[in-house]
Formats: sequence, C-alpha cells, structure tokens
Amino acid sequence: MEDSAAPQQNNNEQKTRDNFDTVPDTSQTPMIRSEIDAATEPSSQSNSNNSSSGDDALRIRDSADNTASALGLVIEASEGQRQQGPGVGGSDGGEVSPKSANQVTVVGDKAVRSDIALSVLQQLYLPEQTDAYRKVNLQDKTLSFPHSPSFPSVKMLLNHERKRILVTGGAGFVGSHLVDRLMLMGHEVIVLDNFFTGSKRNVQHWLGHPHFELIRHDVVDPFMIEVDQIYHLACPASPPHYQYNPIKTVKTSVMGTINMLGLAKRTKARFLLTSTSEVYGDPEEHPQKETYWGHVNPIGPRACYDEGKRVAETLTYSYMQQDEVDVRVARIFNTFGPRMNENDGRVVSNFIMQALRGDELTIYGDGQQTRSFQYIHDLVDGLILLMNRNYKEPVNLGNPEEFTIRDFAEMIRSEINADVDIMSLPPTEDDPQRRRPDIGRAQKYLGWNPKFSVYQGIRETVQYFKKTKNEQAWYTD
Ligand SMILES: O=C(O)[C@H]1O[C@H](OP(=O)(O)OP(=O)(O)OC[C@H]2O[C@@H](n3ccc(=O)[nH]c3=O)[C@H](O)[C@@H]2O)[C@H](O)[C@@H](O)[C@@H]1O
Repeated sequence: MEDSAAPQQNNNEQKTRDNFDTVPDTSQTPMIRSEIDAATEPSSQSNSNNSSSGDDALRIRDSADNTASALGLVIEASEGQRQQGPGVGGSDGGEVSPKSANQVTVVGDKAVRSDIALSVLQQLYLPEQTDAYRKVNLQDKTLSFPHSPSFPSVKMLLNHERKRILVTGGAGFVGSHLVDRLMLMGHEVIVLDNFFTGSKRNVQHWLGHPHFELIRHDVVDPFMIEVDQIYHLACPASPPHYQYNPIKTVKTSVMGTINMLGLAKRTKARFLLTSTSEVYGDPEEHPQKETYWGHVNPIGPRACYDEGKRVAETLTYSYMQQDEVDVRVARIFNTFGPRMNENDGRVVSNFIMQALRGDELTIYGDGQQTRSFQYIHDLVDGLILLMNRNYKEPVNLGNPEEFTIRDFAEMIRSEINADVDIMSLPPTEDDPQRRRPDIGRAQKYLGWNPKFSVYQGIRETVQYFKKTKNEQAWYTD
C-alpha cells in the first residue's frame, strides 16, 4: 500500500493522532515529528477545461503523441524527446553509459491498453514549465494557481469499455500514478483519500475533468458508490508513518479493507488489494516466493503494518470464498519515484534529499541489509495487468535487482555526484535483513517484467526532487 507521498494537514484543524492528522518528519532520523502545513492546498477549481492560455506545459493535448493516443495508437518516441536525461550530476542526459543504455520510452501493455509514451506521463510530474499548475513565490510567500489551458488527452472508449474505477489512497505516491494511467486509458476514476500521506497536489492536473472525482474520505468509515473496479491502496506505507499511530494503521488495514470488500460485494466490483512484501517479515527464504508464509514478529514495531496487511489478505480471500467477491492481491516490494515526499522517511527519498542538500547519508545499522527497488511505472503496469487478468492468487510485484543499503547509498552518492559522507545510525528494530521478490508468477500469469533499470528510475526521481526541492522545503518549514 503506497499512498505515501506528501503528508498533508490543514493547519487550522485540530490535530489528533487518532485521525492520522500529524505525521513525523522522517527525512533525517526516524520518528522526528514535523507539522506539515497544507492550508495552501490547491482548490478543486484550479484546473479549467476552457482556459485559452497558450501555456507550453500543457500543450500535450495538442501534441501528436496525444492525438494518436486519443485514437488508441502507440507512439514510439524520437530519441531527442525521450532521452531527456535527468541531468544527474551535471551530465544532463548527454552521456550514454551502460547504466543509461536501453532507456524505457513506452510503458504499459498493449494487451490491456495501458501502453503510453513515457513522455506523456512525464508531463504530469515533470512538466517543462513547472509553474503550469502552481506558482510559488518564495519572496512574497504566496501561492497562485493559474488555470491550466487544457487537460491531458485521454483515450476515447466506447461506453461499455469505459469503467468506473475507485482508487482508495489515490492521492498518494503510488495511487496518483495509477490514477494518471487509468485516466489516460479513458476510464472514469474516483479517488478516496484522507490526505494523511496523500496530497491534492498529486492529482491536481485532473481536478475538474469530467472523468475524475476526488473525495476526502477515510476508508475506516463505510463508503457507498457504484463502481466496476476497486484498487484498494489506502494505508500509510513508510515505516515511520505507519508506526506513528499503530492503532490507526491496524484500523486502516482491517476496517478499511472490510469496508471496501463490502462495497465490492454489494456492487459486484472486482477488488484489488495492494498488499506488501512486509507480509514475509524478516524472511528466512530468499528470494521470497508467494508460497512462503513469512516470519513476522506479531508484537514488534512493524506488526501494525505487517499483521494489518496479513489480515487484509485473509479478509480478501474470505470474501472471495464466502461471498464470491472477485479478488486480486498484489504484494508490492520497495517502490520509488517522483511524487514521493522528501519527508517520507524511506531510504530512497532520504538518500536523495540528503545528497542534494549536502548532508551525510544515514544508514541504519551496518548497511548489509538488502532491498530490491522497482520504479513506479513498472508497478503501475503490474497492478493494471493483475486487475485485468484472471489470476486470483497473490502476486509479487518488484524488481529483483538487489542492493545492500550501503551499496545503494554509494550509488545515489555517485549518481548525484555529491561530496558527502555516509554515516551509520543504530539499526531499527525488526528491520528485514534480506528482501528480493521471486517474480515467476507475475511473469507466467501476467506476462509482466520490470522494464526500468534502477538507474533510469533514480535519475528521473532525482530530477523530480531537484525541481520540487524549494517548494517542498517551503511547505515543510
Ligand atoms: O518502499 C517501499 O515500498 C516499502 O517501504 C517499507 O519497507 P522498508 O523496506 O523498510 O523501506 P525503507 O524505510 O525505505 O527502508 C529500506 C532499508 O533502508 C534502511 N534505511 C532507511 C532510511 C534511511 O535513511 N537509512 C536506511 O539505512 C532501512 O533500515 C531498511 O533496511 C514498507 O514497510 C513497505 O511496505 C514498502 O513496500
């Protein structure tokens, strides 16, 4: 579950732990609380379909890519367009090393019509003109929200092809990328989010679109709507965030999943649970297959999330067996990309922000623990394939390329070309020591493989953090 981007609260609201209304600033050390002011969140009026401004950043509606995409065609990008290297370490995409060879230019899968040029998605999170949707004036400390000239083009679907799709946690990091793709595919999308870790800014470019609705709602409370598919993502996923209010984390996983399964049962919607590699705990089997039952400490600091997700899986299969709900379960491994919040607390955003700021990179423990990192677009491809295939058992979605955390720190430092030290902090309790997905099931039943190298993903993510750094710093000061 991955709605773990920018933590947001309204400054004027009374904040209570029970409402998840405050989250810790976890960018430097675990569990340091930081109030984050979201009183300046954009209003739902910030997009308009009829503005006549000639704003460059949103000309994608008029671009050849989008005209063709509206007709359901796949566009192969030209070299110049796609190799807009993120400019990490001052090498603005010019240099072609083995690490940057074979750059992905088209994501998705034609079989489920999720294919789209990467450049179209990049316009949504790395627009050439960064103030297309929101202008931040640091001197005056003002924000303005210019009306955007048009929405990104979406595919035309016949009525019977267009689905009404609910995405819980759809304003979070993973959720918002999934929403982008479902919208571009031509579906109607309804987002539920309580904005604890999600942000309106992540879906701002769709506000006002006739196919899109955004609803502030906590999945712990029941919700009624007629839909065809439910992607159930809502839950904080970063360890410092889910450990901040463990009772609420358990409630979100258990009650939230019951509520969404109840909705799926009533409406006969297909239900996809985003579970996690954390159900394997600190694994004794490596790499982890879906058949492995896991090694989880039921009373440790991670239990609220790990056990919450395990119960969510149990609930999902109980509804399938007892009430014939049509279910899918994705077990998501470590995922990164644009729209992670710099205060997320997870290793990718921590290391990148520390390197960009010139701070020491913080390793918890000896750094010999391992993780396998997948880029966000690969995950979204896998989720959409899983939803649209007929396979009901849990499926691992992750990139099997495994790094020790120390090697990963070295890699980020060299990609950013940062002259910073790497420091060791005490290990965190119950930190899984090895993690790598066995993706045999996803390959066999979904025809899915990760396409992005970690390097390409990291470069795009660094580019995103460079673009948003000043603004994020202002928001979180
Ligand atoms: O990123 C994700 O997708 C996953 O993140 C977390 O799992 P975890 O692997 O603990 O994620 P991180 O907090 O990013 O930690 C990864 C490793 O880096 C280490 N770390 C983290 C942060 C840091 O500054 N320094 C550091 O050494 C951690 O101790 C851990 O060993 C969640 O629990 C998963 O559900 C989620 O799928």
